[in-house]
Amino acid sequence: MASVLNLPLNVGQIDDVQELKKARKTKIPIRFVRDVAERPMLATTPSPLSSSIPVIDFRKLMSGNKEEFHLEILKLSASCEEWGFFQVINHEIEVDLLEKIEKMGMEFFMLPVEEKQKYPMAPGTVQGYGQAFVFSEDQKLDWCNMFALGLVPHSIRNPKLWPTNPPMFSETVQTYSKEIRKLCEYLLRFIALSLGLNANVFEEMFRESVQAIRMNYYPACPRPDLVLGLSPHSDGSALTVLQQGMGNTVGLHILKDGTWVPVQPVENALVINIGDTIEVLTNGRYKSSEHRAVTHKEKDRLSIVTFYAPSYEVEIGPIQEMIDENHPCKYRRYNHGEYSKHYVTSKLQGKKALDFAKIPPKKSL
Ligand SMILES: O=C(O)CCC(=O)C(=O)O
Ligand SMILES: [Fe+2]
Repeated sequence: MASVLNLPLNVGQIDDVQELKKARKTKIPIRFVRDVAERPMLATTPSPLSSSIPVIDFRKLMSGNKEEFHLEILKLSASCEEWGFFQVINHEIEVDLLEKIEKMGMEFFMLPVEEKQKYPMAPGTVQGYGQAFVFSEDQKLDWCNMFALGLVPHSIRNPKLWPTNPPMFSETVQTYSKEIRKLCEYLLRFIALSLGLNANVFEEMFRESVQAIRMNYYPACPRPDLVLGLSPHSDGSALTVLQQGMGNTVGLHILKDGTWVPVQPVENALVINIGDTIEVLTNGRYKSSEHRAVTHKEKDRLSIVTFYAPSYEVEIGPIQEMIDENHPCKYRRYNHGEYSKHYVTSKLQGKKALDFAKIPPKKSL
């Protein structure tokens, strides 16, 4: 796929981090070494906040018990307002399937680099194997190998990037993605209800939602204090579903009230986060939180991430019900396809991408 930027990009040399690990060099190439202010402060003791990341019980949302449902909806609403993140348990996706996609992801990343490079992510694009969001040769790199595929609508698929090896990889991605799509549809209904809106509001607005999958592989790094696995960012999606490898170390950090909070993996849970699109639609009531990934000195980590977003044709802007005297409109209206293009052609830089949509607050006289 050609770069959406339509410019020749000089991204310089992008070392494959798994190959760097194999070479067992203790010195980290300078392009991966972060400026002091960006380096992760890796706590040696667990953060007291890490246990407080909300856990939503999907079974309670699906149950016919009104009281249980109501309490869980309130919890969902508080999670989206205060964290922009929650972990969902009892999500009805078979554990076997979660294990299978993880196995496929691991097998893929364990292939020889020449095999993985048969599916190259061209500079300035976001599908295939490589590193996304790199646009210049002086940009710092993440300690991560990515493999990403567009799934829905069919028109965003690039069949040349669908691996034939491991043999069951592509089939598993399909099965997994159908299940995750159902979960996203349900969650958006519950999110709508938690805002006092009609359950179908997002589904109707989004038309045929765009769905993509990205697997991030973070090899162990001899100096996790100097590098980042994934630069701080918020997601451009409506919703993101993140599966952390079973038994993996803590790698995901969420920025909450100015502090990076590590997300302790909960067995068989999926991590959900609000993307920029829901932030805009709710006029900022539900926020897309900035997050990042860090690496570990001895252990590799895999994450499997699904991005779910409106169709590119859809016009986005705060929903009328979210605007009133006390909540003036904070975002302009725009075409989601344009935002998506803007997002994938900018380097990951906290919540900067969302400036695209922000209406500057009126200066008081
Ligand atoms: O690997 C992680 O935990 C974070 C991944 C992520 O934020 C992303 O792929 O957008
Ligand atoms: Fe993310």
